[in-house]
Amino acid sequence: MTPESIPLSARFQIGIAFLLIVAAWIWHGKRSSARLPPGPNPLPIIGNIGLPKDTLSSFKNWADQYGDIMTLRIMGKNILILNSKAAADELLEKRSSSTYARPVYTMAHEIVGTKHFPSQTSDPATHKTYRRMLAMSLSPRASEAYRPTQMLEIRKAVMDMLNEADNYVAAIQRAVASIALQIAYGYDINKEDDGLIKKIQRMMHIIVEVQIPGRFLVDVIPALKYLPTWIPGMKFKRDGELWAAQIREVEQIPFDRVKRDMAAGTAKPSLVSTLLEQSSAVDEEKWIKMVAGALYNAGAETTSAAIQNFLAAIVMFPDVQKKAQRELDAVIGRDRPPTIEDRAHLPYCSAVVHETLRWQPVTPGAIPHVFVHDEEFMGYRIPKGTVTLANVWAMSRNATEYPDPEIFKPERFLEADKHGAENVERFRVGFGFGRRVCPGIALAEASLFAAVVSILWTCNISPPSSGSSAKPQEIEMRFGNTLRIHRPDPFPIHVNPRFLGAVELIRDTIRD
Ligand code: HEM
Repeated sequence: MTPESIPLSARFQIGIAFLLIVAAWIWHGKRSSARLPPGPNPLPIIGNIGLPKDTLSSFKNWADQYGDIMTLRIMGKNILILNSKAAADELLEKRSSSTYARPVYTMAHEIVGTKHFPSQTSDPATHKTYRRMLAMSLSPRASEAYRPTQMLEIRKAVMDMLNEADNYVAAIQRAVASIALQIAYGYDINKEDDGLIKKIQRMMHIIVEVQIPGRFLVDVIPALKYLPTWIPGMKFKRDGELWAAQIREVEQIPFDRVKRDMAAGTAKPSLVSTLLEQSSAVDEEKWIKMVAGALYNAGAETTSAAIQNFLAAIVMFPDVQKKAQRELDAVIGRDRPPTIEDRAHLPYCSAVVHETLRWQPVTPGAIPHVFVHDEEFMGYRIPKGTVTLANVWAMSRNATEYPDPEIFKPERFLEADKHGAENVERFRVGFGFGRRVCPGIALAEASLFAAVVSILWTCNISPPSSGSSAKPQEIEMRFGNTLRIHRPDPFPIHVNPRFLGAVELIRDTIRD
């Protein structure tokens, strides 16, 4: 049939119907976005297709251009970006009951099954149960019990760095994974075969991959999840189901072992054993298993990235190393290595921790939330279902709050009079907001502090010398420019004992 063969009246009706559909589409588009704040110009229909390659620089420039809030429109979805701490405090903290939920990712949540993770669930009752367990086991008070484990593993990493500077990233990752596993399950990875560690590392890689926006078509067309796995193009579903099984296995193996050891009376104290002892309901077991998994899912990559960012700062700003070492010599001396208990007496080293988290925030876009109710804010109407992201990167580079933001300057967290007590405490926004604020802050900051003081008390860190000359190499430090876990590309370092006897003293504490 050619267009000419269609009767004129029918052609007229089709034309009217087409015009009505276009008008409805334009009206709907206007209605759904007219009340949201402006943002970078989207393309017609598809909006801002994806994030630009230089995401972080764009997020900073957009914040300068659009102010407190702006909208990105990606593949037909509005994303409200909160550029200022004030906007994030108001919407994510004060109105947390409207913004506590997480957006749904079909691949990650439904096919791979991560929607049950404490960091991903949007079910209010489940989330409340998780938060109760997390608060019980990770509060600042509860976290004090983990300090000996943190010190021991970080000191082992320092020894590894001294022995093999080229492998410092692996040493840090191993220490942080070991801390998470010992706290969660009493699992000592030095004594066990490392099969489980390899599986966990694979699982963490999968979890990161499946959450990359736009990586899987099924996140754009969710109905694809209903197609059978045998038809062409459905590899993502077959992979997803396999990954889901691998994740379940990694959660189950160490959990079952704790239960077995508890039954035999040989279990080492751990988060799982404590929660199992305290829980009265059998169906709580499945939540406890997930909470234990969160320690390495949410805690390991983030903490090791923060330690790598600290090392980058030390190499780029050598004066900071000298100042911290002067404080360590004055307060601790050289007869014993520092511990986490010394934190209150080491204000400069504590400020290095906070400045590390500000200078290169580990999660520059935090983790997205979604509105579960309509909200009015700054004259705009934000509809239920809108995804929102805190622009932590721009907040960390707010020159009014943090003058010369690209400079690593721990002193800014010591200047109480200038910025007020809240700022002195920490770069708080780096850990998120409201009901979803990171429950691992105490643990993360203690691990980072342990790394700062142990590395700087024992070693001098410098760029390696170039060739045969004693001159240090020029290192071009490169950081990721995406919203994913933010850390430097591996860079070479030289690790030297700082004084005679330092290594022996550290080694003795490990042996004890
Ligand atoms: C430097 C290290 C860390 C950073 C920068 C960090 C940052 C964050 C951020 C930005 C969020 C999202 C908050 C929000 O949605 O508003 C979060 C959530 C979370 N973090 Fe951390 N985190 C770190 C370490 C840890 C550690 C060590 C643990 C566990 C021991 C942990 C466990 C969690 C969990 C379970 C959530 C999900 C909370 C929820 O959705 O209710 N994190 N973290």
